[in-house]
Amino acid sequence: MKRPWSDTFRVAFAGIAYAIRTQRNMRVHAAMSVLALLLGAVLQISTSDWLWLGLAITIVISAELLNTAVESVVDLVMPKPHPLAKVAKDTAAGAVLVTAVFAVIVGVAIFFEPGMKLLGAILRVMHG
Ligand SMILES: Nc1ncnc2c1ncn2[C@@H]1O[C@H](COP(=O)(O)OP(=O)(O)OP(=O)(O)O)[C@@H](O)[C@H]1O
Repeated sequence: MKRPWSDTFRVAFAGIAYAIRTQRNMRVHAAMSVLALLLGAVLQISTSDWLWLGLAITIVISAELLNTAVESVVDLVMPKPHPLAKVAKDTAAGAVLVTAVFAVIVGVAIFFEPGMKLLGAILRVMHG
């Protein structure tokens, strides 16, 4: 018998919850994502900027989830040190790094100009 849809979502959310609970990097990425979303709302970024931001957040979180999956499988099948276990974990970590660099570039491209304008406006108000 096929699993009901509710089960599919339940296990997927359980995986996301596990990663947030156990992976410090995942919590950092999640916090940065929430911050970027709030900043996007405050600065009223354009629709295309929302799409770039959404893409950046999606690939970083997905990479981190896959990294957690790779780490878990490696620990399951090869708890002892092994060169291939190292390759698997290091390349998975590399994937997260690549996506995080992309996210930083997207963040700077979207927020630098409006962020500077907002800062200027705040400073002008503070100094009369
Ligand atoms: N079984 C293993 N054999 C060889 N090297 C390993 C093995 N397990 C871990 N390593 C090395 O240690 C590094 C850290 O591994 P670890 O399992 O602590 O992952 P991590 O990247 O620190 O993730 P976490 O966020 O869970 O701390 C790996 O990137 C790899 O270089």
